[in-house]
Amino acid sequence: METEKRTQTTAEQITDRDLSEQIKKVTKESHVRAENTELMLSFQRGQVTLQQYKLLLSSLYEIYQVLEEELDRNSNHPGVAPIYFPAELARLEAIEKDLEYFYGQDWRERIVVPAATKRYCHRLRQIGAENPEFLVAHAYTRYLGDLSGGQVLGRIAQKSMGLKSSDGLSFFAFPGVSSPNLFKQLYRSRMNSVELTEEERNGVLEEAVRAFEFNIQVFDDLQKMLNVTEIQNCSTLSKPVKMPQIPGNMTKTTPLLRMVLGLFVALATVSMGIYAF
Ligand code: HEM
Repeated sequence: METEKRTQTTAEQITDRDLSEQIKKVTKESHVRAENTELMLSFQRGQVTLQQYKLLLSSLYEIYQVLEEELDRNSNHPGVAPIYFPAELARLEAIEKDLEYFYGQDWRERIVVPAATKRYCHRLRQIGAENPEFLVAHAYTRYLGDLSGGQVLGRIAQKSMGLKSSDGLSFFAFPGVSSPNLFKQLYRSRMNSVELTEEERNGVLEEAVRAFEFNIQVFDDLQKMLNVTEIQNCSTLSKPVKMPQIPGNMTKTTPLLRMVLGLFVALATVSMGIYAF
């Protein structure tokens, strides 16, 4: 007979055979690593810059575009239908609004994303086509994260960037969710209602760890992009100059950025030459 530890919560019975508990357990360590990425630490310290936030939003745009497209396409799949909540959770339109606010009407031509974002999107498309039952792992990682720490991060971001209103912060707002905690309980119970074979369950758990890993890689790549840009803003050359490294894995969506980056490298090289002289 199965021995299941039961834990009473306010609105639901949770067992350690429940997907929601298992997924939380297996991603616990990854969550700590995600929280401790440089980008997330900037948020938590109230030091997030407009540039960091704009780059993050640009990557989130690409990620949610694919995630939500695959959820929509597979909305009748038995592994997706119970956790399909587009009216409550969909983020794409909110992100588009924020990007237009920060970059202007031609934001689609101006946003740049690192290669890690492309890899993340590629994986989402792949499982959307081959294993739609794994989509729950990605939906959980992003949406429940946004409904949890994301709420605090929104307020911190507003303060750090000195934004007077909520313009540019639609990403953090869930108008269709009146109580994030209650909604998370509902979402967990829906996750637990998904019928999975043992093999599929293990696949979902592995995919959840992978989903966190993709996010960590995106944050790290974004930070590398920012570090390259910061060199341009160095007004003093009193310290030894580190040559700017353009990450080889960076993917640009605009030729303009490629040109600007080329210019940074050239400028820094010339500056070093003058300094050495
Ligand atoms: C500044 C960084 C972050 C902070 C401060 C933070 C904080 C939190 C907090 C306080 C919770 C609620 C824990 C609970 O209810 O037991 C939570 C849950 C969660 N977070 Fe984060 N988080 C951060 C980053 C992330 C990132 C980057 C992801 C994923 C990409 C993520 C995914 C999740 C998920 C999926 C949950 C739901 C856990 C569950 O109830 O099963 N978080 N986070």
